[in-house]
Amino acid sequence: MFRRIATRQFSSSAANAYKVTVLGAAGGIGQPLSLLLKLNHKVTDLALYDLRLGAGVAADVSHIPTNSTVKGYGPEEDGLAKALTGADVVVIPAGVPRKPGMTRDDLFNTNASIVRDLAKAVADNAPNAAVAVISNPVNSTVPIVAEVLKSKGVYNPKKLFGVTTLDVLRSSRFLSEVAGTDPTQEVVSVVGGHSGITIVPLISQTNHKNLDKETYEALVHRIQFGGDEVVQAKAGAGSATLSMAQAGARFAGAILNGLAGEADVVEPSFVDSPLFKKEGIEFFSSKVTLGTEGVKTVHDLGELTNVETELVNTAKETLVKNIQKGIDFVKANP
Ligand SMILES: NC(=O)c1ccc[n+]([C@@H]2O[C@H](COP(=O)([O-])OP(=O)(O)OC[C@H]3O[C@@H](n4cnc5c(N)ncnc54)[C@H](O)[C@@H]3O)[C@@H](O)[C@H]2O)c1
Ligand SMILES: O=C(O)C[C@H](O)C(=O)O
Repeated sequence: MFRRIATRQFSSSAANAYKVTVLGAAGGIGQPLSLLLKLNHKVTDLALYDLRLGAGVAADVSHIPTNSTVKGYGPEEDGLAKALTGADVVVIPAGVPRKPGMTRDDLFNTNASIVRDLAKAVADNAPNAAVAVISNPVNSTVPIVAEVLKSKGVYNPKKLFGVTTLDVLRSSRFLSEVAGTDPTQEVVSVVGGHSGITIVPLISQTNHKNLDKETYEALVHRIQFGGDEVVQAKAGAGSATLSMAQAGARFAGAILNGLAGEADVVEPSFVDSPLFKKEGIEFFSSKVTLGTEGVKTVHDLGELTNVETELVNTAKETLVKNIQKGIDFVKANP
């Protein structure tokens, strides 16, 4: 005789029970990210949406014995709306990755419309969710999501995030390699944006402010262009997926820790920021304290060296154009 196995049902409205939706869940990032989210005990409902294979990835991940239910969705039968309804956090890794020789901005033409359309669905079905955008170019896709949410009257600047955590991971790792230290103990604040020269690691705020000039410059360059290393090594088969999944899971986990009211949840992220608004820069990455309503505090950059100030100024010149490009896209292609 078979005994009926009791299953607990969770609802995302219960305390410490959260629905997380991944849009682009069957991709290179989406699959390992979904796996890592299945291992997060705060996630009680995991919704995996993709144009293809959403149900397959969900069936696979669902066999892992953690306390979340997993459901997969495709575009048929209103799958996107169903995946989003009730979501507390939406993570978006949908879109095409780079090939060697491309910049992230070269992805704009394809990914801008993908992200715009997914943002419309978020506005219609999960207007209160925290949205974490991974799809590149992040410096432009985040403003695209903001414009769409504004046009639908549901924009909450405290709940929109560009995921820059991979730059933070790389900084810890690469710094530990030159300093001969434990990477798990290296915490680096990375500010600006997420592409090449817009990525600014603040090494002077670590214990390694006295690196010689050559080592320092090589380290900063490696952090700024770390994505290229992976793109070149994958030789046309895509960009960072596994390290990005870890970064995405860490950032989504931080959002959940904040929503759950935990203290001192701080991660850098590309957010609607007061720091350089007067200079026309609407979004900027810096350390952010996460709370029950999303962004609680946007931290200022702290003390910078002259070189770091120069790096930030250079980043701002590119960022302002990247951000405007996203805004203009939605205005021209609503
Ligand atoms: N923010 C970062 O640090 C960071 C790091 C790495 C990659 N990325 C970016 O993440 C994106 C995804 O990279 P990947 O390697 O996973 O690519 P991938 O091609 O392996 O996967 C993308 C997935 O998105 C899906 N997709 C496409 N359009 C969709 C739509 N309209 N709705 C739902 N799903 C859709 C595809 O079916 C595919 O499964 C790229 O734009 C890449 O540049 C960002
Ligand atoms: O480099 C890329 O295109 C992907 C991602 O933004 C990264 O930093 O690895």
